[in-house]
Amino acid sequence: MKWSELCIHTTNEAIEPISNILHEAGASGVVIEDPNDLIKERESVFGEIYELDPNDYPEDGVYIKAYLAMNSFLGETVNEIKQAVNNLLIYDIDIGSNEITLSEINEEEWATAWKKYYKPVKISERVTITPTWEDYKPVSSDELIIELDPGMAFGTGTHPTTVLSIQALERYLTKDQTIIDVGSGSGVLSIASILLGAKEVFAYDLDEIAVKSTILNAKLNKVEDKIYAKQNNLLTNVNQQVDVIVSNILAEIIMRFEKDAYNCLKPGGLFITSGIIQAKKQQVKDALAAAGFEIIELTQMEDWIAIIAKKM
Ligand SMILES: C[S@@+](CC[C@H](N)C(=O)[O-])C[C@H]1O[C@@H](n2cnc3c(N)ncnc32)[C@H](O)[C@@H]1O
Repeated sequence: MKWSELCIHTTNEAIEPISNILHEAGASGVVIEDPNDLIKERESVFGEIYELDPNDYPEDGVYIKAYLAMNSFLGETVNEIKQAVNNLLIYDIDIGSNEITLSEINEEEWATAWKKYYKPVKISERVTITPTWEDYKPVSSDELIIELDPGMAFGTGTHPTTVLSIQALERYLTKDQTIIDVGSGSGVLSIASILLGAKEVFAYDLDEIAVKSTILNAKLNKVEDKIYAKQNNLLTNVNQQVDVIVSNILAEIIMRFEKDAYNCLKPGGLFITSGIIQAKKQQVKDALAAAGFEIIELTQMEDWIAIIAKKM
């Protein structure tokens, strides 16, 4: 696949709103090139310094780079991004020189560009996600490590929606439970479930490549005998009853299968939903309640919400 690298020269103040705009526009990976990083040491736990090239950095302000798949919507997406960034002026956000460049890169360059930034990340109390190419040594004896090769399609496992899902699994999952992961992507939530003590996970994704990615990553983490990955549209024709269903998928999609989720849970079972943008929170809560769930917890990271609901 061909990728486009969109680079915006802006200010520190605009990093967060612009990153949000880029994520919402569907960018795969947003990186910030801030000259302060050239002098800043990485998280002390890892005790290393980023291998950064000063030529990649602006003298003032920051570069925000996003990777967009080259498809027929690209022009439209870029225009929407430009418009949304300009709109930040209405909120008195300084967007600096706001120079925007677009360049084409190939898959290999994308992977290399991305690898530079993708480092081990502590996701929750116990779980750390590390890319396959890092030789990461656990800091404590009860630390659980997920090795991921995110490939091109499914992100790094460190998106707020994934983090919220893993944190909820860590709090609610108990030993030997059976789990369904709807929209398994890289398989990160399935793997986390097994490492946290689940007996088995049924992982479903509509996308054939995601299913392959789940299988590969399960093997990489030596949990392939406990994760059954299959191509499936949400919970269509799934007739089992499990202890926990986890799904990190958009609000609109959650609201397409909340009733099926209810039917696929044992009484008292939990539905951990993530990927819900703040503005859609109430709609999802209402849909879950209408299906018979009791909402037991809401968590938030940045603009993203996770809802933990119990089958009554
Ligand atoms: C945001 S990703 C989450 C990936 C992974 N679970 C995580 O937390 O990082 C959502 C996933 O849902 C899958 N998906 C979207 N619509 C689906 C559907 N109707 N049925 C099954 N999977 C679907 C996508 O292919 C994608 O892999």
